[in-house]
Parts: sequence; structure tokens; C-alpha cells
Amino acid sequence: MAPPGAANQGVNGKRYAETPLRSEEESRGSYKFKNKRMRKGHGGEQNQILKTNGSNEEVLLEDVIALLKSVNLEREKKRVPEPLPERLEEVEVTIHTISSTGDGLGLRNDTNSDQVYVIPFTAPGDVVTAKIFKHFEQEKYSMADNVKLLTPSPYRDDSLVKCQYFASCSGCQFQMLPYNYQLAHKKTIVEKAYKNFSNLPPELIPVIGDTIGSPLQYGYRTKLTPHFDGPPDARRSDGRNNIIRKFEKLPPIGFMKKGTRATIDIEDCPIGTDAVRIGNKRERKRVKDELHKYHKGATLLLRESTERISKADYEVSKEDLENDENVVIEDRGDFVHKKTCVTNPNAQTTEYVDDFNFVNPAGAFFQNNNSILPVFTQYIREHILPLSTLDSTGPKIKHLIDAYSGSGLFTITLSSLFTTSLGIDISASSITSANNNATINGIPPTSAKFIAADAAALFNSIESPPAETVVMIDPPRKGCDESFLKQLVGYGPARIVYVSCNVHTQARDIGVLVGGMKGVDGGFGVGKGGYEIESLCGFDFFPQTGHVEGVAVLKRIAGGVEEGYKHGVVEDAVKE
Ligand SMILES: C[S@@+](CC[C@H](N)C(=O)[O-])C[C@H]1O[C@@H](n2cnc3c(N)ncnc32)[C@H](O)[C@@H]1O
Repeated sequence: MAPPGAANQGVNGKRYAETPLRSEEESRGSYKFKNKRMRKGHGGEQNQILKTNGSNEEVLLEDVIALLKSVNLEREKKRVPEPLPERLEEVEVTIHTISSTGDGLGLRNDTNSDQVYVIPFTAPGDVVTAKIFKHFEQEKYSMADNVKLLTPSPYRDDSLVKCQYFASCSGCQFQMLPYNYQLAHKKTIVEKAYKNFSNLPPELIPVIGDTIGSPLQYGYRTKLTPHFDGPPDARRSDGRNNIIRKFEKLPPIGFMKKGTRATIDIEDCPIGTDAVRIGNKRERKRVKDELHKYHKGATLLLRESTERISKADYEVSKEDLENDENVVIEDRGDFVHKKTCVTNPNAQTTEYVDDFNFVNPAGAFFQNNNSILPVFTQYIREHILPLSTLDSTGPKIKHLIDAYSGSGLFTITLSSLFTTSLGIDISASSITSANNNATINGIPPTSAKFIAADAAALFNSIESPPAETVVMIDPPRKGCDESFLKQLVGYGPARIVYVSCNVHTQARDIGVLVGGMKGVDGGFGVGKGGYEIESLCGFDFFPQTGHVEGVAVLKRIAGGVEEGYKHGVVEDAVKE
């Protein structure tokens, strides 16, 4: 059965514009991809110059095109016009690849049809019976469910699956794949992102490094937010019409069922840390006991918090701690970490990265995989300054600018390398936390300053010479805006380190920093944006899922400013 509401759903349960199933007549003839890369995706308005928005729809389309190109010559010769299968019809499909969106992409076995089938929870080599639930005619793909695994992929190992909800819950895509395979796949995501979305010629894209794995592949998520839906007709429960809806029974509490908007009940999520899993059980019980207080749906916050206790203090309260069912104790050598789960978004939580200590409101942004943060921050420390002596002949880099700083993760973990650091974040509460965290970690205000503002306003406050400055960028999924990028190129820091949870918008932005803003109509070449890519790799912050975090290190090339002027990039920035 196709899931309820599936007819309106696209990748990851996001809503697509309705596309009717095509008729037999319409399905004949050769295909065209219309509006490639130009359609509005799910990320809101398209940027004027930065056309890619990194949406799942856009990314999937590139992978569909690539798969068809790779098989098309062979199929072209044999293709006969044929209708697409009806909705809910079952067809046999062989999976050829995994898309960067995490779903398997396959083709029918019994015809030479050039329609690609997008089937979640499948791996290359799987042969499956797939039930069709939606065609995207112009885009040449159809969404389908895997209803029966006929022949398993050689890469698949179902004994690795740890969650009973895997293949229903939309949270994980890869539990059936060995971890090395997941990491190799994530490297291809980074490679394809730069190939498809940077607008750079291959010679300007370095060999992508191996994706760096997470020390924990389960039990890593320090934050989970399960939710439940309101009672039927709950939207009218606002009191305005005196209708207060009540729950007649406990609703499912968990995450979205893949491909639908329905919530499925998830008693336990093995991706969460032990403290978060304990918190989940406790919160589920609380909701059950207090259901009469709810009239609509809600999202529950589960956020791990750590208290570092000396071994001596631990010995004193050991018995109590070990008997407390809400506490997880971890031995950390000289210390013990007492882990609990916080559910009040305004309550403070503490997290350690090596010996750095970060305090944030439970509901505020902080990276969700604590186990990878020591490896990740060490990598940034090792790459933020020039490696080779050849590169370090210029002025010494002494200043750090941390754009999109949040509560100061990078400013604080990198501060020992710089004389001054300046963090900027649009969230005033994150900046309050960042100032507090700098103090907690012994960094004086003379060394690290933070300002609450839009990142594009940063350039009014910079006092450090560009040749002595490195800029860190870690924006939200949508990436940077044009104003920020133009001003960054105009300022011209010696180095840029760009961290991103969306490698597609990262590739787009780096394309500008390397190829130039005007590159879209002026061709490409080293120097037009003033930077070259020194290194690129992925970090696996979210094992078992299709996500990968990208880290790109850029260095300014000799003559970068002049080249930038030639192409109008810097002039535009200066005019603004
Ligand atoms: C992915 S988080 C990174 C935070 C931090 N670097 C960290 O790792 O903890 C992105 C941050 O960008 C901030 N942000 C979003 N839009 C912004 C803007 N236009 N200008 C400045 N900061 C922005 C958010 O408040 C958030 O803290």
C-alpha cells in the first residue's frame, strides 16, 4: 500500500506541485528536462545570481539526469514508446545508484523505459517490486515504495539494522549499509555537489578527501525532537469558537513516516545518546499522564546535558548516581561525565568538546553529534592556517572572523591560534551564550568579541588587515547571500574556511569565491573570485542518514584582487 497522503508527497515528505499521471499519448516520444536548475525549490525564493537553492528536488533531478545519461545510449537503441505504469501498479526495478538525497534510483527490468524510480531504503544491486505512487513526468522520475526485496544488493547487510522502525521512519536511510559504504557514498555526495552546483570547471575542483567518520555510529545524537499531532480538527481548538478538542487516545509520538506527513510512534531511537533515550521514555510517559492538558499537537525537546565531576566527588555520591535511572555515567579518565536529558528549551545545558565547555539554552542551536566534535574541531585547527612553508611566506595570519558563529564553537576552540577573534551571529541569544562561553573558557573580551547582526553587516566592523585574517563561514542550509559573498570577496581575507550542512549551497557559494560572481556569463578561470580551493572533504555528523557536512578550505591567490577587479566582482562590492 502506498502511504496515506503519498500522492501529494515528494522527497522526504516535502510537498510538490501536483503533477497528474501522464496519459499514454503524452508518454510517447523523447524527453526534455524543462527548467533545469531554475525552478523554485523548497528553500523559498530563488536568489537572483545564486540560482541553486540546494533543495532535495534540485539535487535529485541532477542525479536522475546523470543516471539516464549513463544508461541512455544503450537504452536509446532499444526504446519503444510506452506508457508509464498506473498509480499503485507494481513493477520490478533494479537499483543502480543512491541519490544524494538518500533514496535508491532504479530502472525497470522488463522494459527499456527511461523513467527513473526513486525508492527509499534501497541500495545499488537491489532488485525490488516497487509500488508507484507518483510520476514527475517532465523530470523523468517517479516516486515508489519498495514492497518486496526480490534480490538483495551485495552491499546490503540487514543484520546491521538496529531500529525496528527502520524503513518506516524518515529519520535514517542507511542502517542496512556497512559504515564504510556509507562514508564512501557521502564522499560521492560532496563530489557531485561540486560537479553539479559549483559552476566550476573540473580543474578548479581538487580531489575530494575521504569523508571523516563519526566515532559513534549509533547513540550519537545529543538532541532529538519527537512530536505528536493534535486531535482531529485540532486547528479549531484555539478557543475562538469555543471548541476545545480533546485527545480521545494517546496519539503516536515520534517522527514522520517516510514519504508521508503522518507521525509514527517511536518508543525508542537508537540514534540518540543513552541520556536522550532515557529522556524520550520519560517524556512519553509524561505526555501520556498529562494528555488531558493538551488540546493540540506538540514537539518535545530532548537535549543531553553533561556535568563534569571529579573522580573524588563521584566516589562520594556514587551510590546515588548509580541508582538514579535518569542519569548516565561515563568514565572519562580523570573525570566522570554525568549525563542527563533536559526538556525545557530555556534551561541551560552544558557540553564538553575536549576540555572546552559550552553552555547553551537547551532549545538553541548546537552541533548534534558531540562524539565527532573533538575530531572535527581538531581538523579545523590543523587546516585553518597555511600548512606549507611556501604558503606562509606572506604576512602572518593573526586574526579570526567567525561568521555565523552561533554560541562560539569555532571562535573558542580556535582562539589559541589567533591574537583577535570576531564572531557574528544574527541570533542575539546565541551571542549572549557566545560571550558567556568565552568567559567560561578563559578567553578575555580583548581577544574575542561577538556581535549580534546579519553576517553581511560584518564588513563594517572589521579592523584586521585582510592579509592577516582568516574568515570561517558556517551558515544555515540555504548558504550565504549575494551581499555577504560580494563583500567577502571585496574584503579579500588570506584564507576562508567554509563549513556547511548543505554541500550543494556550499558548492554554489564556493563557485562564486573561486570563479567570481560574474562567472555565470563570463566563463571561468583561476583568479576571477580571488580564491582557490586548497582542500575539500565531508564529515559524517549523522551516520545512518543521507546527510553530510562539508568542509572547504580556500586560500587567496596571488593577484586575486586585481583579477577580481578585472571581472567586476570587487567593484560591485565596493559600490554597495
Ligand atoms: C549552522 S549554525 C552554526 C553555528 C556555529 N558555527 C556552531 O557550529 O555552533 C548557523 C548559524 O547561523 C546563524 N545565522 C543564520 N542566518 C544568519 C545571518 N543572516 N547572519 C548571521 N548569522 C546567521 C544562526 O543563528 C546559527 O547560529
